[in-house]
Amino acid sequence: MKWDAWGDPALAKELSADIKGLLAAALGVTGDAAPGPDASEVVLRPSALTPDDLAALAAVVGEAHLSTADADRLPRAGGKSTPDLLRRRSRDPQDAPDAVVLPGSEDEITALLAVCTERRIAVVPFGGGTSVVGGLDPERGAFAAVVSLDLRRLDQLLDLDETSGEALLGAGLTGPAAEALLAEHGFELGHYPQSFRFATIGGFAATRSSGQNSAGHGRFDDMVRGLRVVTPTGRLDLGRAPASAAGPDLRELFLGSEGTLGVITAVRVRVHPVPAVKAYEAWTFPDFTTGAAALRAVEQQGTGPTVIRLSDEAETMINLAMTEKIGGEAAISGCLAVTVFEGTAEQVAARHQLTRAALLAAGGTSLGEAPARAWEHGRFNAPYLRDSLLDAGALCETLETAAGWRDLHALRFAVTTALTEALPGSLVLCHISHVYPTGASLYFTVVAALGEEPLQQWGAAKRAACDAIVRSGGTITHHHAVGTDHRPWMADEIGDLGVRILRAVKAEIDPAGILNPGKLIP
Ligand SMILES: Cc1cc2nc3c(=O)[nH]c(=O)nc-3n(C[C@H](O)[C@H](O)[C@H](O)COP(=O)(O)OP(=O)(O)OC[C@H]3O[C@@H](n4cnc5c(N)ncnc54)[C@H](O)[C@@H]3O)c2cc1C
Repeated sequence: MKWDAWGDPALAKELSADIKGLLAAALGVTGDAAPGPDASEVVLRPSALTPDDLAALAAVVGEAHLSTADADRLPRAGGKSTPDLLRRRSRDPQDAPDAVVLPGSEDEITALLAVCTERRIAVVPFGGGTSVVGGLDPERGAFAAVVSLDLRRLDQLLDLDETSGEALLGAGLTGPAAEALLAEHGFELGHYPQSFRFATIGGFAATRSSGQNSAGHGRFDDMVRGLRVVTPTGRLDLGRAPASAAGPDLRELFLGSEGTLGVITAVRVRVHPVPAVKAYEAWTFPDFTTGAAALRAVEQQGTGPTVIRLSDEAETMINLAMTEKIGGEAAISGCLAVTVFEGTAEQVAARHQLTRAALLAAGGTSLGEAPARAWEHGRFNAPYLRDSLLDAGALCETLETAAGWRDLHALRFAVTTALTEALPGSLVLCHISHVYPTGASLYFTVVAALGEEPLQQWGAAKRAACDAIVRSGGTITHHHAVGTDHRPWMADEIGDLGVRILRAVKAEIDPAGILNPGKLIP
């Protein structure tokens, strides 16, 4: 992962002539932004850890798995939101964790948390580094120093129960690594967020991630059967049967806990055989309201697509769902919907047929396979464009929410209005990314000309959008999580008593408060 941009440097994307044309015509963006520094030019605040602190940490993980080198601290200085990328482009001194520790076992994590509690060092658990909500900011809270606890060495398939369809996966496995290990046995997890190539199993659990196949396989938290967690005051091994009435489900405390309550070391997940067959069909609807009603019909009738998503008119017009064609001549009119079906040949045929019938009855027109295949082909590549857009002087960021079907259109209108008013002349695009029988999530992409102070520019727009979400009854986050960015709205989301409950749990299991200060819990 690049330290100042998304993903694999080899896959960086130049802006096409079409996109440059769109930027000039729609946003008046013509010149390039000032380039950011090379990694070697970045000035990092020196490590605040004392020689004694470093010796105590090294005694746990070994010298080889502890580093204060800038080259190791800089890539753990934050996540991959647009504000993160803008901070990395700054020539001012940058903040970073004071050291990086790479434990190799639960025993080492227990010992590290004890050292950090005793020496009053904050700890930021680090998975794939793809947070887009400030979840990895090296905040020290009340402490003099902070370490990044990188989980990449916990990268094993620890158990596979083929009979029950369950796998125990190390928290540090990336999406592709986990799928490769499962595929050796003919199984698949089926969790494909857009950050799939870099994000980890522990990160998916810690943020309640949701993947593109959520219609078929559910969100990541739906897949979780058990969790192993190390906290400063002890260890937990949660979830021992397919279902249980043994009181409140404590797994729920750690799903979405964002490193504030414990370090997730392994996750037991539901897995399924690698699908034998896939089928694709794209659709167009005359408008977003008709398309949304069609998706609702599919979900409420339970016709079983693995993927179903709907772009609004603006997204469809610029071909956002088909990465290779973005900004080109509009290939499709109205609103594009993509469906994908997976399973055995019989299951796929039956699900496809039922879904087709529902979409046709709801006013859809089939576009055949090609646009759905094009979406799948480019589905992990669009984030590379964000870096090229920044280079070209355009700010691009996303945000997401969810609500019941009844309130969805008012929510979309309120967020679009808030963003457009805060960023005059911007492009605001939206799609339905995940569906449920009772509602759906809305995913917004915003593109605007970079202002003089882009962090403040986006900060004001984001605040306006979050206020609009709260006012309209949406959730402050459907899958990106809370981190630092959404924390000011948490009290609105869960109420004052809810906040006190979270604080009480934190006080019990992390009494010194070393775990990820300043995130999630107000
Ligand atoms: C381009 C892009 C596309 C994205 N697309 C999606 C998407 O489609 N769906 C989606 O849900 N999200 C998406 N995200 C957000 C992000 O990828 C998810 O939140 C992901 O689950 C984070 O996983 P990670 O391993 O990178 O965690 P990190 O970013 O490393 O950490 C995220 C948070 O979890 C904590 N954490 C990480 N690992 C552990 C652990 N083992 N124990 C305890 N705490 C831990 C961290 O302290 C931090 O607070 C996207 C992000 C980017 C940049």
